[in-house]
Amino acid sequence: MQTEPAADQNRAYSYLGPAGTFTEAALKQVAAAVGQEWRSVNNVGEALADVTSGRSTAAMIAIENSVEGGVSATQDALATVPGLRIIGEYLVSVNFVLVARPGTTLADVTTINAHPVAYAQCHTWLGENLPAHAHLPASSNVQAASSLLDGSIADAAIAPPGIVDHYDVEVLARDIGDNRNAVTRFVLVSSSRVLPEPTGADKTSLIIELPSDEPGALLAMLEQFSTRGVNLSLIESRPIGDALGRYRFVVDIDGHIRDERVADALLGLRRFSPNVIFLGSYPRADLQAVEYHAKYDDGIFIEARDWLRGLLSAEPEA
Ligand SMILES: O=C(O)C(=O)Cc1ccccc1
Repeated sequence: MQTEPAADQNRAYSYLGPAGTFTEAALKQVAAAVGQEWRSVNNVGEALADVTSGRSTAAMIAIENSVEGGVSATQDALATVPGLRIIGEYLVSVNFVLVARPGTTLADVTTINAHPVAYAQCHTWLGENLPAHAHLPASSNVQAASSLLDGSIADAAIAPPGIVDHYDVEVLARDIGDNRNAVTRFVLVSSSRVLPEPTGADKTSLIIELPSDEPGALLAMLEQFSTRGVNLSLIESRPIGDALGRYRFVVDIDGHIRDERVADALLGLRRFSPNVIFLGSYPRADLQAVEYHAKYDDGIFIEARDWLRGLLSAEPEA
């Protein structure tokens, strides 16, 4: 069981703010965060620094979205900041509105302030309706809208639909995202070494480097999973950055590190990869029970280990 924190322990939660962001909507799903201090920060690096310094107990960060794939700033931060663990995942439906200062019309818009991840998801609408616009990057969706009222040179901003509850801006267009059903996946990151208990509906996140210049290394990595009946739900590559052609793989697998088949796959990975980062095992947001073939059941691995132990144990004296 996860132990309850001491009453005086810092229980602050960091999130990409200000209030009204999709990240805040993800944090609202965390029961343990209710009634605690919430720290609004400007970027993923700041959120993770709050966790590593102990200023916050956990941080909510966007990791993947259904339109654009992995959030590279998050993947790279998790690969390089040591001592972090994902302890939960949360899904938020995302759709976007274009907002402006009251009185602005669509014809007035030449510069758009938007978070890069939001901007990338509104590509089609912007191409069709404002083909000559310039993009001014913002630190968050809400920051983009709030800065319109705070001296920004932008004419409009891409923001969550609820923005009008927080700021005096006018909606110029609704539902401007490329996909109406777009979903963003957020993860709650902590520095605690306490693993969330297995639930039977768990996910494990890893970052894996391949040995360089080894033919078939990618296949060898995938074999670690396939030979143990472990399903992958995400695989993406990110450049390591020190030379061309060097990549690390961001991988999500079904199951918990306490599942024998997952633990065995990790041992296999560790033997061949120069660097395996275990980012955590945590309950899946969709609560879908993990399915796997009975031949990869815990008992089969345990029986095989016991068999080996038996072979190695000394024969009783005759
Ligand atoms: O949380 C927010 O609102 C952000 O600005 C980050 C973001 C951007 C696009 C989709 C999901 C989260």
